Amino acid sequence: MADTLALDALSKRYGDGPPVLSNLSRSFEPGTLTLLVGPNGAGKTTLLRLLAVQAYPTDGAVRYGEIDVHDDPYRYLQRVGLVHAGPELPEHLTAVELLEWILRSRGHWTEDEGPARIAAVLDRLRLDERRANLIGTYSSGMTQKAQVAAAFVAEPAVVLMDEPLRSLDTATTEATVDLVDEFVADGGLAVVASHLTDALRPLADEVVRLGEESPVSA
Ligand SMILES: Nc1ncnc2c1ncn2[C@@H]1O[C@H](COP(=O)(O)OP(=O)(O)OP(=O)(O)O)[C@@H](O)[C@H]1O
Repeated sequence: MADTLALDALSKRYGDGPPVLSNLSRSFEPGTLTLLVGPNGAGKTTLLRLLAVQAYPTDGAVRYGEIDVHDDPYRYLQRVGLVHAGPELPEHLTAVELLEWILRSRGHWTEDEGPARIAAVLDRLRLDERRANLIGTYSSGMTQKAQVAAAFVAEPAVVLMDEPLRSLDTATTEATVDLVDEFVADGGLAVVASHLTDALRPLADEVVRLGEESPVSA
């Protein structure tokens, strides 16, 4: 079961630049999907990177239950699945090896069930037999399928996804939306930034619009 993820007066600026996020307070609840929208440069990726402990706040904090995620990231990140903004996967692994590594590093690997679990998520996301090839040889859509599979394979409590539908074909877009829908219905907490909102908006419990004077929910 997920805990609440909360922003406590969160602010972020890069160097001497203007604030990207200013004094943002809100919470994301288990069993909900929050869609982050806004124009280019509004701060969607910045907020997701803060939630994923890939960036540090200038002020304020992100809490997962009682944990300040930037002070104590390990237990939190064990429960988080990520789809990054860019292709940040290790190019020298195959998709199958990447998923095995994630399962092992999170204590979810068993010789009996691990391979079937990997096959099931890759089948579902329609990554074909090239799942056994190096990620460095993948097309952008295949890389994205591997990213989505990596986010979900270890039964996360929280998924943070930056443009998860980018480069996906129609069938895989539908498969990904179904996966997210099931995840949230099972009590997962999802925060998703997307310009391709048509497919995801029906799942959204909240839409947070960044890049305006004060963020509003719709
Ligand atoms: N590492 C960085 N150093 C300096 N400025 C940055 C850095 N990363 C982001 N920014 C700036 O922060 C602002 C928000 O960028 P961010 O990538 O969070 O926006 P976004 O809403 O995700 O945009 P897009 O829709 O284009 O992906 C932009 O003005 C950007 O130039």
